[in-house]
Amino acid sequence: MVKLLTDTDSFEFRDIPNFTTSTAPGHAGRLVFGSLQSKSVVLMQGRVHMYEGHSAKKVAFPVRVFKLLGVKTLIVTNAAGAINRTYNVGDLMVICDHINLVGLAGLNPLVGVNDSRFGPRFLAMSSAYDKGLRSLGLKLAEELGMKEFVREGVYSFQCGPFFETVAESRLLNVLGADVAGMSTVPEVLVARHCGIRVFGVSVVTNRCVMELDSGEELSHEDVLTMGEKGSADMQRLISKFVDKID
Ligand SMILES: O=P(O)(O)O[C@@H]1C[C@H](O)[C@@H](CO)O1
Ligand SMILES: Nc1nc2[nH]cnc2c(=O)[nH]1
Repeated sequence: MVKLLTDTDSFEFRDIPNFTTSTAPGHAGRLVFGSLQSKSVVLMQGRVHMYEGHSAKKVAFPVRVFKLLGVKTLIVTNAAGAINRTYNVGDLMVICDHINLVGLAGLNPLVGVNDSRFGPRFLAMSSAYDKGLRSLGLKLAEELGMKEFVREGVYSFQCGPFFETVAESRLLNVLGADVAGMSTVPEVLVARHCGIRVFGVSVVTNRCVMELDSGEELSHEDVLTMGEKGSADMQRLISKFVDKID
């Protein structure tokens, strides 16, 4: 994605106060400012995850910096495994909602004293992913000829770093998840808390294993390979999306 930006200026996460360097392979750890479709953007090249040992607050901290920079829209992307059996590897999924098992249990960035300079103590999350932005994303996917493989669904956040057991994947299916991932949701909570609107897209890098003794085993290498393949479609969609949003 960063290659599509012009007039760039970048900063290593490690050089920015209170940012944390990513240890996950495939996550560079760089903040890049620039222009995309004549719009000013700031792009996180990589992110940190709770499974790296960071608190939800630490993971979501950059979003508060974005708020102070004047960011109005947060576009979140991630790699995820398909729980929904109609999804295929390489599909994109516009996120319409999420399940935050980690956060519901108390590990979320809004726990603790509320900083009312950013937002309220109690936060409605019933329309977390902006309806107008979702409709625009799906319309643009159709215009780009991507309708066949762009879905809309529910992202379930698990801490990781392990991929789900068969019973866990089946549980997520019963709960209504379409895909499972290890990121994104802490950042979305902090964005909604401070009034930033959110658009999210997952790239389906694998199908979660839902048959016991099937012999299938997931690996991060497969996720990286398939993520790289899906990223061309993701970039086309996001680029067009940035062009069209106000
Ligand atoms: O940062 P995301 O959620 O895109 O990365 C996913 C989750 C893990 O970091 C990794 C699993 O292989 O990919
Ligand atoms: N939790 C989870 N995260 C992923 N990220 C990419 N694939 C997966 C997956 O199958 N499960």
